[in-house]
Amino acid sequence: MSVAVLGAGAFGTALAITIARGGTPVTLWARSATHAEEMANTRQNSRRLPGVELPENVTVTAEIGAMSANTLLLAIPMQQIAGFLAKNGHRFASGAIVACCKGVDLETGLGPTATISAACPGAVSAILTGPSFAIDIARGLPTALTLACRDEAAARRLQSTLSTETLRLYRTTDTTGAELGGALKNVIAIACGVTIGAGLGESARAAVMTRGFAEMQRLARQLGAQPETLSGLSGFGDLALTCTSEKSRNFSFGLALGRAETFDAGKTVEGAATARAVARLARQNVAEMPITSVVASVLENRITIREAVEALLSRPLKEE
Ligand SMILES: NC(=O)C1=CN([C@@H]2O[C@H](COP(=O)(O)OP(=O)(O)OC[C@H]3O[C@@H](n4cnc5c(N)ncnc54)[C@H](OP(=O)(O)O)[C@@H]3O)[C@@H](O)[C@H]2O)C=CC1
Ligand SMILES: O=C(CO)COP(=O)(O)O
Repeated sequence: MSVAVLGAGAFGTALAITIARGGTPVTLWARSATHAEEMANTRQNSRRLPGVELPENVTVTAEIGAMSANTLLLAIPMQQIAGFLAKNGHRFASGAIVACCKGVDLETGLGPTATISAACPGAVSAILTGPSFAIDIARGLPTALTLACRDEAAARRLQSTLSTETLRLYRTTDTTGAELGGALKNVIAIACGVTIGAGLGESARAAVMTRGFAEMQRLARQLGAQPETLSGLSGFGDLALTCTSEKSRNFSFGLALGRAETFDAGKTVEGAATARAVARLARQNVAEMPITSVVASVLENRITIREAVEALLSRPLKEE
């Protein structure tokens, strides 16, 4: 089994490192030739994941034509995937493509695996998601993630290929649940960041997390996900990590918003686009998503944070 990682960001690099440490050679592709050369020379990805050495069996390249492995990890941000595959998908007509991203495409409303299948119908599409910070994986700290693939046999194969001594993968065929959990928790993490940043307190954060989880489950159920997937690593697990740590870019982005501070626009904050994509579903009455809807409205400058809080607190009283 050969493994290649498309995208030399923090997550792609961390996955390349841990899989290579397990003994499987990995090719890591960066879109910039300068970046690839820098990594090959210094044996570090100082731009995206500084401080961790690339094992010898990681080959870095900017040649997309060199990416011929039968297991491809696609580790670029969600909103870039459709465009990337429209240009390069013909190269990956067969084999398995594992999405390593979290979100919903703003234009199509599709998640990662459906976006892959639309561009590469002959490939097996899967998703690797769940609670992990790239730096923790790269440092070899224990982490557990969900590998979701509709094809049970392929799911087993990918689980075994991609698990390492420190990265433990659980498998499921519920791709809908796994990818919705990963996408939606980022929006709730932004809301939690705003809550703390605006000084509303930890009790309020717990309320946002819990009611956020309720709306994640509501939408997922409506779209055909299994409830237990949402209670697992890719849903509840990732929600717990992302809503409580300043290492999360989504949480930190919300924190800055709540404090009326600026945030580095170069950082990947998947929840911002996802909030807008999912709020659209809420407007179409697919499911009631009050927290996601106010996050989208705040991000689109349609309401202030104060108005968002008022809108949530003045909703009709109801059963839990
Ligand atoms: N970081 C983390 O802890 C975790 C991240 N994830 C998920 O992984 C995904 C990627 O995030 P992460 O690695 O952190 O992000 P980063 O911001 O660290 O890196 C993104 C990478 O994608 C590349 N890229 C962006 N657009 C394109 C494109 N159009 N074509 C090719 N390459 C492109 C960037 O290239 P360049 O460097 O040239 O800009 C960069 O290498 C996200 O969906 C995130 O939610 C999941 C779990 C943990
Ligand atoms: O998805 C993550 C943790 O599981 C990483 O979170 P951020 O993208 O918010 O940094």
